[in-house]
Formats: sequence, C-alpha cells, structure tokens
Amino acid sequence: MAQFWKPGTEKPRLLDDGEGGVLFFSSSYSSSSSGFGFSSTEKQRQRLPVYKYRTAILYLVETHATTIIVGETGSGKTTQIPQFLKEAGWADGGRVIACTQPRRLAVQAVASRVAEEMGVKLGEEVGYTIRFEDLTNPDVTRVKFLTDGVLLREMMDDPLLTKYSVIMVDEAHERSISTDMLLGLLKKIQRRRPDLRLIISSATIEAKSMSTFFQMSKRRRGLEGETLEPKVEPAILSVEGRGFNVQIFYLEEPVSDYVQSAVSTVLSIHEQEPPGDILVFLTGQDDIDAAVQLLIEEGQNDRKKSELIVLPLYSGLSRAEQDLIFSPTPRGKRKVVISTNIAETSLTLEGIVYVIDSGFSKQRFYNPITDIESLIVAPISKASARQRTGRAGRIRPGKCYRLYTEEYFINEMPAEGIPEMQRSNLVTCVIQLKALGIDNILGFDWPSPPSPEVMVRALEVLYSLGVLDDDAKLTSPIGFQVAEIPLEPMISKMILASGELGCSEEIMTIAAVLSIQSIWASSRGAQKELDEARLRFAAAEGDHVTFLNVYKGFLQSNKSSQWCHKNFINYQAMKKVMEVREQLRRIAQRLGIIMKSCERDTTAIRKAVTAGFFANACQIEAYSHNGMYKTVRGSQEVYIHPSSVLFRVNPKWVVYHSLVSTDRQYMRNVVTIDPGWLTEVAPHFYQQRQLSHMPH
Ligand SMILES: Nc1ncnc2c1ncn2[C@@H]1O[C@H](COP(=O)(O)OP(=O)(O)OP(=O)(O)O)[C@@H](O)[C@H]1O
Repeated sequence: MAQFWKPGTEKPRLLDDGEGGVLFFSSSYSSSSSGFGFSSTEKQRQRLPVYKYRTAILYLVETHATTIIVGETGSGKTTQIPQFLKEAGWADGGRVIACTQPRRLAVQAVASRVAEEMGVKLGEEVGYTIRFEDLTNPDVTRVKFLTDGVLLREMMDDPLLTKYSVIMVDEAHERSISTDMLLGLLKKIQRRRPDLRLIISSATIEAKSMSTFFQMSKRRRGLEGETLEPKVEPAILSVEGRGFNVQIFYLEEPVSDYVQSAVSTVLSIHEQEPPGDILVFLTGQDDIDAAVQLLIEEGQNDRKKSELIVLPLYSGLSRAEQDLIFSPTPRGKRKVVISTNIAETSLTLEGIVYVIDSGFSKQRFYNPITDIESLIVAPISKASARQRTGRAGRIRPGKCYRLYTEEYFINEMPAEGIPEMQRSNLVTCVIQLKALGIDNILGFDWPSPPSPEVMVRALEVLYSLGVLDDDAKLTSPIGFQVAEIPLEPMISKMILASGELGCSEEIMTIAAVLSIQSIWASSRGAQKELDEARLRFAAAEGDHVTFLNVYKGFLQSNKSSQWCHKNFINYQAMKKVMEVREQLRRIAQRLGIIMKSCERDTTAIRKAVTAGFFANACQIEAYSHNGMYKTVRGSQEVYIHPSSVLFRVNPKWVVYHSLVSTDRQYMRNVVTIDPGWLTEVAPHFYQQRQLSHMPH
C-alpha cells in the first residue's frame, strides 16, 4: 500500500506570558545540536537545555513552596533536576529527594541513567521503588525515583512524607488517577510542612491551571514574610530550547488500518532511510502482537527485511523481555520497538531515530449511570502526540511519522486528554483515600474533581465488598487488608475469600492471569488454529478455570517456550504470570492467608471469584437468540467476547472480569456462577427480593 507523506508545518511550542502575578522565567536558548560522540557524561549533561537554568531552578525551589517547570521533551528535566537538588544540599542530613513517574518502566530506566551519570551503584545513593520491587537502601538512598502510586502507598505509613525534602511530580500532564490523588494530597501536606518543596514538571502541561491549583489559602498567605516560609505563590519556569531537531511528517490521506499502515511505514523507512532504530506506538497487546507477526513474516523470505529485530513492548511482558528494548542494536541490524504508551513519556532509548505514531491508545472510560467501565481504542491528544514525537531527537536528530493528517492534528485532535479521574471507576481511588484517613471524600480538593455520582457508586461497591462500614470507614480486618493489597479491590477481595474457601493456590494463579492483558498468542491470520488451541484447555466453567488448565500444562511442559508456541500461548505472558503469582504469594503470606489448593473443586474457585466480582453478574436474556445478557444491577446489554471459552455456550448466569467496547459491550474473562451465591456473598448489593423471580 503506497502512503504519501507531507512534512509538518508546526513550529516548536513556547509558553505564553506568565500574567496573573505568577513568577515567570524564560530566556531564549537553543542547545547546540552539533555532532554526537560527547567526550564525557559531564559534558553531555552540560549541553542539555535545562543546564542553563540550574541557578534559576535552585533559586525558585528555595524560595517557593511549589515550582512548575515546563520544558521540551529531552531537555533534561527528569535526569538533571534531582541531581541539581542533590548537589545543592537538599539531600543533606538524611533527607531524600523524590521524583515520581506515572509508569514503572520509566522509573527503572531513569533511575539507572541517573545512577550512571552520578557514578554510583543503582540501589545505593540513587534508587527506585515500583510496586513489588524496592531497590533502595533507607540508610544511603538520597535520590529516589518511584511511581506516583508507590508514593501514595508510602503515605499510609508516613502521612506527611517526612523523609522527603523535595518531591518532583514528573510527567504531571498524564493526569493519571494516582498523579491527581498525589497532587491533591501534596497540597494538603504542604499546609502542614512549610519545609517541603514541590516541583511539578512536564513538557506538555498546562502550567497556569496547575499554578492556580497550588495557590495557597489566605491563612498560609498571612504567614508569608513574617517567617522564613517560602512564597505561597507557585513559580512557573519555562525551559526553552530543545535537544535535536525532529522532523514531523503527516499522511496526506487518512488510513483505515493503522496496524498495516505502521508496518508499511517501518518497511519503507528500512528501505529508504539511513540506519537508526524505530519506535512504533500502537494501542495494546493484540495489535502489537499482530504487527510483530507481520514484520517477522516479511523478514522470513527477504534478506534486507531480515535485518529488522522486532520487539514488542507492553506491560504484560516479563521483565526480561521488556529489558530487551534497552540492549544495543547489533551492527547491520535495525531495532523496531512496537509499544503501547508505556514508552510515551520519560524514556530515552539510545538508538531511536524514527518514531511512528498511530494516533491511538487504549483508554479507560466509565459510565456511572450504567456502572460500566471499558477499555476503548480512542484518539490521543496533542500532548500525547508531542510526547511520542519527543522519544526521538534525544541523542541525535530524528523523524516522526504521524499516521494521520496534519489537518486532523491541528483542527480535531484535543489539546489535552481527559484526566483519568474523570473517566474511570474510582473504587481503588476511594479505598486508598479512606486508608489515608480522608473521610470527606466528596469534599476533597482535586485538580479536576470527578462527578459525585462516580464517588457514590464507588462507596456503594466498597460497602458491599465489606470494605466500608455504615459510617463509610474501613472495616477491620477486611477493609484494612483489602487496602493493603496493591491490586484492584475486587481482586483483593477475591484473594481474601479464597483463603476462607480453601482455594488460594488456584486463585493466586487466576489473579496473576487477570492482571495481564492476555495469555493467548496473536491470532492475526490464524483465528481457527487459535480457537482450536483454546478448546484444548477449555473448561465448561469458563475462562478462569481454563487459565488453571493452561497454567498446569505450562508447568508440566517444564515452562517450555515450544509448548507455548504449539498451543498458541504467549510465552512471555506466561513468564509474567509466574512473576506476578510469586509476588502475590508473598503478600498473601504477610496477610496471613493460608496457601491451600482445593484440588480443582471449581465451586470453591467460582465462589471466590464471585466474592470479588459480584457487581459484574449477568443473566442471559430468556428469549435471546444472539447471546444477549443483561447486567443484574443496571440491566445493561452485554455479550460474551468471542475470545472467551464460553462464547456461544451461553450459560444462564456468569460474572465477568472486564468489559471491552467495540460495536457492543463484550465481557472478557467470564465464569459461570450459581445466582444463589450472589446474595450469599453480597447480601446488601443483591437483595433476595431482586433475584428471587429470576430463573436459576
Ligand atoms: N539512557 C540514556 N542514554 C543516553 N542518553 C540519555 C539517557 N537518558 C537520558 N539521556 C540524555 O539526557 C537527555 C535528557 O533526558 P531527560 O529524561 O532528563 O529529559 P526530560 O526533559 O525529562 O524529557 P521528557 O520530558 O521526555 O521526559 C536526553 O534527551 C538524552 O540526551
């Protein structure tokens, strides 16, 4: 398929003026983009745009409670600012400088870069913490990178985060639920800790609204000047200058199949452009696996195309597989990394010269009226597009191919995405706030408040899970235990129930499988074979029990990759399942959950699943010929996803794990249940009355 490209016309973005009494620094500076091959790391550091602002940054942080720093991608915010602070003494006296990121992969990558630049061993002076992994030493770590979710968890033990002197919330434009919660809570902490400094940074953040959010109350304002307190007015700093130039190209005509279009673009870059690795942004495991497959097939019969080393990148991959993206590209080869938006921010992949942006990502959307949350492939924002482009041009000049037209980018793409807080189910968020002792959830000071309906829905679900009591306080012990497990509360509740039902070994496996996108290999072009493979493992009780069959087969094969290949199972995903399962076992041990197998008593297993996921119960429509189900709670129309082993089997009663929306709402990962269990496990949620008239 021929694709025609048009060079983009957009100029680099500069900040507008900083009116409104907000402090604003800016000076025109363009970093030299001459040549590569720096002689030392120190010289390399000094060439970054942010280096010229070292003094200004330190002055603002010293004198202001909050500093908002906006600077182009690759200008050095993440790697340099924590080092400036350390050099200026902000980590003296046992204090720690924290830098948060929305994603685990970025935390690990940035921490190891900073350790390398500082010439120290990772895990000592510079360390990182992500969920289930802590590479810090409390006695010596002074610069700590962590996900914003982990910092929230740290607040449970230390509500004022006393060990930190400066907290830098990086990539704040992403507005993940955790980032927004963190911003709200940090604002609260600031009132109690005048010594704490905050830095909010990103290449694509709306600085003024963030600044308005961090304006302090009148009461604190009164103190200013009387004591040595920092100014309450946030400072805004614009770091001008970029790394290396990235030329942007747009399609002349829109395309309908972005996977195919991305593959064609990779091939034509390889054909026509000089050496340099390629980073492709698609949306999820399914389309990434499909693109990887297509490129591998292309390489099989063509010597030139066989020079491509194609690597997928998504969160469901094992750690070892994710690390491959950082390995150097062998001479005469070209690496192609095909990724979800986990590579969208903060990452520097050394060899990347070309970026291909599909213009889409998978996003969560929640409807509080129907109580349905689904993952939808949706267009990205301009902020995301700029971040994606910014993965090139970091070490040398680059090119970015956007698989959409420039008119679309300019006129239709939204400037910013909708904060995740305003398009998600907030069950996890509410339980965390409760665990932090925030009682008045509805009155909490959010950067972008969610609707009260969504909050009320979340309170309702937590109440029925037995996590909250009549006063909306955490119950003991269930509420506190669920809050302690770093998973969505429904999974945590399922795990706790499995302890009582004697099936914790099986439920750990199920919880691990549910935490990744899919354990099945890509089906593109081989749907029939995949369906046949799935049937070999299928259990009449549904997908959850089927996962146990797959897991058992995998163990019996000695964790063989050939066995996975033969059975259309994603080997890397299975390795990840093993990793997660091990971590969950450790948590269970800590909580005193006894590990026990029910020897495949599927009633116990399905009951435990129901104890967590009762809110997702559905009943088939009595006279439906097309497999239509209705959710018990909201009477919403839903269907079993074709990837489920229960597709076309259509049992009467099921609970599902999640929904995906395409032309219809499809239930993914479905298990059969006895409706009598619903009132047993969630009497408040399902009144006996409501179910009694329904046929069993
Ligand atoms: N692992 C690495 N290897 C080589 N150079 C690196 C590495 N990490 C960072 N750099 C260099 O440091 C520069 C600054 O990176 P840094 O992550 O600090 O920028 P940033 O301003 O935070 O970017 P972004 O907004 O995209 O996160 C990169 O452009 C690159 O030149």
